[in-house]
Amino acid sequence: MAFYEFTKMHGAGNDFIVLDGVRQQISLSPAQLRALADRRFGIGADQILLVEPAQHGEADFRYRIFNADGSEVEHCGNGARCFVRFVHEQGLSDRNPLHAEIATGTLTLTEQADGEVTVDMGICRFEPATLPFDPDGLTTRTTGEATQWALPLEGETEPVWIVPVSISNPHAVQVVTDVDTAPVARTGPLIESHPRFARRVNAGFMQILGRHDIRLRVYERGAGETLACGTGACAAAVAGIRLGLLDSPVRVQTRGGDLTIRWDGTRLAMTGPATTVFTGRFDTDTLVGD
Ligand SMILES: N[C@H](CCC[C@H](N)C(=O)O)C(=O)O
Repeated sequence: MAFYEFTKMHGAGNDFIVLDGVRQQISLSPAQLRALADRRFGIGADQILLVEPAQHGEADFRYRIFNADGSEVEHCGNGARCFVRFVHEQGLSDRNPLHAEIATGTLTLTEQADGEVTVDMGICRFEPATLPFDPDGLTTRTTGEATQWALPLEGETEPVWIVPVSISNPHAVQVVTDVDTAPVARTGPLIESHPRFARRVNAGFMQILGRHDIRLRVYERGAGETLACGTGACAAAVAGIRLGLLDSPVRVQTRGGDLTIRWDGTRLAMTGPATTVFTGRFDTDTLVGD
């Protein structure tokens, strides 16, 4: 038997199992991660966040992210806000701002007096190769500073016009007239696993409300539609600014709550909530593997 303590948290309804890999040695297989994230046979979560000692000097801790399908990924914006709340609540550190090491660099995380958390989200890139995305032979159009590609989908009569954005993790953002009627359930999976995206992709559906306001739904890579996606909110805001439709700051209304994104063309920052729901412990022997 191996018992592990966990904390259940969410950032605007995007929910997480958070594990302390500093005071307990944790090693979980993809099958065990899938079992933990299962909403019937396990605890249930969109992602699992693992806090570990930093591997490089300048960060305070290492921050690892696993999707509900067990895949390890590069970044999670809502999770970063919960990560810093977890570190402070667990007494792992009282530093504020805190520096978190992710696969592609170091994030600066600041808990604010009002309880919200601001995350320096790192860099965003637009070159298809950074996702990676293979645009070869696809029709393109340029709007403002942004290039959109017409992505054909299996069984769909019309292609979807996507803006590829890397927030260390890959996003394909499209503009829709109404997020409530957008075919997220039907086309989200087709985009997520589209063969043009070698490491799959998060599919964003953005409705423009005004120069500083959008509504957003995201069909996440490795998790399906979530109530909010932090990196997805960043990708949508940046895509909208480059399309000439938005100006920073952008309020992103998601089904789980609101996020604020600031982008000056280089520095990308996100502010939003982080909530602790409950704590517990699980025994890996009781996890029903697939
Ligand atoms: N599904 C994402 C990781 C989680 C991102 C999301 N939950 C966020 O808040 O940024 C991916 O595979 O890249």
